[in-house]
Amino acid sequence: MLRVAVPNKGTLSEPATDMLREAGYRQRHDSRDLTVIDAANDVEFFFLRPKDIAIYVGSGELDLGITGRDLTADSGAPVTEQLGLGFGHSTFRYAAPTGRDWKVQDLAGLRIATAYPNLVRQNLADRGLSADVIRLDGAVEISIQLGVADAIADVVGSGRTLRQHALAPFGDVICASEAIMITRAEGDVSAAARQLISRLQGVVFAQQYLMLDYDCPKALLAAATKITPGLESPTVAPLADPDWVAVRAMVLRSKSNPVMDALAALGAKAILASDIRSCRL
Ligand SMILES: Nc1ncnc2c1ncn2[C@@H]1O[C@H](COP(=O)(O)OP(=O)(O)OP(=O)(O)O)[C@@H](O)[C@H]1O
Ligand SMILES: O=P(O)(O)OC[C@H]1O[C@H](OP(=O)(O)OP(=O)(O)O)[C@H](O)[C@@H]1O
Ligand SMILES: [Mg+2]
Repeated sequence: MLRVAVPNKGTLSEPATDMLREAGYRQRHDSRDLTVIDAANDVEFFFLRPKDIAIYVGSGELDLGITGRDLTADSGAPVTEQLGLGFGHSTFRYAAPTGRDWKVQDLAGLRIATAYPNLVRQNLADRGLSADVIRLDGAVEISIQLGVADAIADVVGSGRTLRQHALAPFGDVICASEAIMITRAEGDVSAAARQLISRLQGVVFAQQYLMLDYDCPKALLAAATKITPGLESPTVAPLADPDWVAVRAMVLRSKSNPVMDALAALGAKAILASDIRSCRL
């Protein structure tokens, strides 16, 4: 039976469970459950702290795991990133009190509080800097105010928490993170693990794309298919009116509005966008 780790708490927990459910896997209904067996798919899910997941997968105890790219990097566990899952996007950055133009070099000899000490030590070493790394578990933004640190390195989502504490990020992004699917670095990925990865890939793709359907005068078809080339090539079907055709093509969700504007400006009619639940490309 395939053994898969899923975040049991925190930002990644609910979207990870939702994505697995969308891919057809049985998930827990009670947030206190630590395991769920999906007999139909021959998979056992383990609900673990996201910080611990790379360690379980790296040691070979579990076959697959969903966790953050930043947490994986900090763990130092021997794992391979198989797939970006498109949620839990964040950046990991240095930050310090506003009112001064901070440079990373200014951190030399200072105290830096963080919940990701290995990631920070590695980044300082790469820059040839020596500083005192203070390991905290969370609420890192308050540590400067409380006098245990001069600067922090922490996860930034919207940036709201930093602003609330009169802190500003500086320096290059240390890690651009999102939720990822990991496997053990050593050894082959089993066929069962590959199947779960490909099902999740189908959901990730489906969330990134929309299906566009529209009617188009035959004379404009070449120009319209330039706007919506689809993945391979758009589907073109005849309509009752011999001067018109129906076109169907996948478009990136992020580009869908400008694409629909361009089609309408060209002369396409009845332009419909619909969600895709899952796919295999
Ligand atoms: N505000 C946020 N926006 C996006 N991703 C975030 C945010 N906060 C944490 N993450 C991501 O979630 C993962 C951290 O998992 P963690 O368990 O620490 O979640 P959490 O939400 O901080 O929960 P908790 O602190 O309650 O344990 C990291 O990959 C991190 O990049
Ligand atoms: O940029 P923002 O959108 O404000 O999000 C960033 C905050 O979110 C996370 O904190 P969380 O709520 O998980 O608390 P924690 O610090 O205890 O982990 C992270 O550690 C930051 O503090
Ligand atoms: Mg947190």
